[in-house]
Amino acid sequence: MPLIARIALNRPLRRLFDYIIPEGLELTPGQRVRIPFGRQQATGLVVQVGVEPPPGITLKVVAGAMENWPALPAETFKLLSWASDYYQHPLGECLFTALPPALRRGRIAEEKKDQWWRAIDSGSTIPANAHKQKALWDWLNQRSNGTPTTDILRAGFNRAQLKALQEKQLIEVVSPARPADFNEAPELLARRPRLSEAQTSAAEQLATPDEGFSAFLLYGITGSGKTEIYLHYLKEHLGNQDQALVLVPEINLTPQTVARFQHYFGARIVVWHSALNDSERLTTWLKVRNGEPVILVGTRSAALLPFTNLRTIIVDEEHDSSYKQGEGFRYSGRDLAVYRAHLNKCPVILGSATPSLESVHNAKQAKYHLVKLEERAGNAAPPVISLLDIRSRPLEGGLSRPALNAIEQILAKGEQALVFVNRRGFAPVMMCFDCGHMVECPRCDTRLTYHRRDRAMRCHHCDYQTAATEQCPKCKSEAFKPVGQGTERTEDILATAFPDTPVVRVDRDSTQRKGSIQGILNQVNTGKPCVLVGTQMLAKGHDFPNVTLVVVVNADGGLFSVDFRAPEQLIQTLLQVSGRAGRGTKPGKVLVQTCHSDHPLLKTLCEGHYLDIADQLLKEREEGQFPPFRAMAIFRTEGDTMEKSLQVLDTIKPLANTTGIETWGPLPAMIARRADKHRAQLILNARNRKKLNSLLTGICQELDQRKLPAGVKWMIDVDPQETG
Ligand SMILES: Nc1ncnc2c1ncn2[C@@H]1O[C@H](COP(=O)(O)OP(=O)(O)OP(=O)(O)O)[C@@H](O)[C@H]1O
Ligand SMILES: [Zn+2]
Repeated sequence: MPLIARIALNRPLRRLFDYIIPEGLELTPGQRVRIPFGRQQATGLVVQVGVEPPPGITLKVVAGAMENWPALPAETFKLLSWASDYYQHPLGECLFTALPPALRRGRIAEEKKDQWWRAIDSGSTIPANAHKQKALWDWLNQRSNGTPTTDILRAGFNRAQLKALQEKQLIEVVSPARPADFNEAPELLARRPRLSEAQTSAAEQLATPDEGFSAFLLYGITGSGKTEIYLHYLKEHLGNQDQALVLVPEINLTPQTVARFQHYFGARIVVWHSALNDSERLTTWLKVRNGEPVILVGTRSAALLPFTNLRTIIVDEEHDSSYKQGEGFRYSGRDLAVYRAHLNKCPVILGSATPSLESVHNAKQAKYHLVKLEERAGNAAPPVISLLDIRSRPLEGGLSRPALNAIEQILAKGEQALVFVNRRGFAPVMMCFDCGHMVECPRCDTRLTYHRRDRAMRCHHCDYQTAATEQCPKCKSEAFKPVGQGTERTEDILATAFPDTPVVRVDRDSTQRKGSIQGILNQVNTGKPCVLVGTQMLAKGHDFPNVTLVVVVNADGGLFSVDFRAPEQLIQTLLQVSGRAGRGTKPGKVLVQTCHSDHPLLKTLCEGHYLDIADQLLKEREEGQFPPFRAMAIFRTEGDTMEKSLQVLDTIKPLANTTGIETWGPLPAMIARRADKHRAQLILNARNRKKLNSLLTGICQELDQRKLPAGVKWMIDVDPQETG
């Protein structure tokens, strides 16, 4: 009897494929193989070896193993299999998510060595009309240690120019420069602060890697020095051969965080995020897989990497919604990190000033150990938050007179201000004051945002864009005006109000170019007076010591939303953005503009005790029977008509109802039409997670066998972040 292997492919199929293992070939789960598939060859991952072959089917034979070691070692394999079941996503796609793109495509698992180049000779024999070659030679000539090809290509030069210079013997290949070893740099060691008493006491409550699995919720108010605790912890407890994983919500926005880790650990720090190219990904992936003692700082998908000697996991800003993947395999990087620590028998530290209600709940249930850090590091005091009622106050670009006065005062003292607006662009809508027409997206049920800098109107949901007009497109009236606030408009008002002070805008539009965020941060870090205006981006993890005033232009967006997570997210954003004030030696002040200054949620915000607010919100969740007191999943459909989208969900509903699991819907989604797709949803809300999971498995099997109306897609979102 031949031995059979069960193999997963990188396809959205809820099934695996059986193949005969040829004589002499040894396979283990997690190993990459080449197999004949249809008329082609495909790359597969072994799931199981020695299965019973299904009767009556002639099986094909595995063509060969790609490596003689499993690309996904046992622990990673187990993690992903668990995730496939938990999130109800096809196993093949889950497993392949943990491979770098090059290996998914079937390339060999070997680092392609980047060639390094250096300029030689005088450059005088470059033909006068070969400007690009001359520019490349000059550029290389300034970098005496040599430069890797990837950097050269990224700087806008091409291989033909390199080749031309090489042929003229104007450049040569050199051996790569070794990354500087910061570990030993004495001046950097001297700059490391000693932990305060409060920090030390928090750090001492954390278990060491030798003590096995345990989960910690490090609740530390903004600016309390959580990052410093992570650094000390790793320095203290991580062995020379050990690997560690540090998850962060976004790397590109907070380059200082990575820089701080590099100051402590030098070349041991490697990064993982979406802006890496394929060969950088492969190189880092191989380091992790080969068990090199890296400290990997990465975004969500880093939780899936094939570590072989992982001894500590840290999840910074654990409440951040970007840990949840929004499409395809909808996993939570934070939750997988916790499960991974459990599989791996190592500690996991979840840090935040505004922990998710899920984590607070887990701490109350004693699943997580709660460690509190309730004072700011250094000499900084927590900011003082106050509400500014703007009912019947005239506003300029969304800003009230008292807010503008407050900005003026701190600028006069040589300090910096931060103004938070929750929408990019100039204004969220253009409206005709004669006929009432508002410009909508032709593809979505949304309005177009006016972007004045680019003279465009854009849809923030599907990227549709059209030129802005001076007149109403419907009645041609001139009374066609922007309504509401966006960052561009507030920036203009601030620039007019404070003509001698730089106003710096930070949003997705202003930071699109590579390195632009660094330029902005550099300007702020000079400490000279300036006004920062921006979106959520500014709320995240930045440390600007000279910002002493934060103004929130409008806090009311999340107060009356139908999404059960909206109040939690509103409070988190407001406290995080407030936390940017007064981090240095001078005290910080926060002004929150609102039309609902008597709203209980905003009132408690001013007291600033997040855990008390979380308690209150958890009570509401319990009363409303929402997560974390229930297990929730959403079936979503997208179709060419709403009728079809609802119809598919209608057939699911009775399946759920027979099990006693509560269903809400089916209903059209909040934005019912997006990019010309009609979207509907059915929410399942269960007391028992196991029961929910087996119901979902049953429904998926059923749907896979059924013929669905053409043009409808369905997907499952377990533990959804958005329920609109
Ligand atoms: N023990 C210490 N002594 C002096 N300064 C410190 C100490 N610990 C941290 N700091 C400084 O305090 C500031 C805030 O620290 P850190 O960024 O670690 O806080 P955090 O809790 O991670 O902040 P947040 O959650 O608000 O982003 C930083 O400038 C940091 O260098
Ligand atoms: Zn649109």
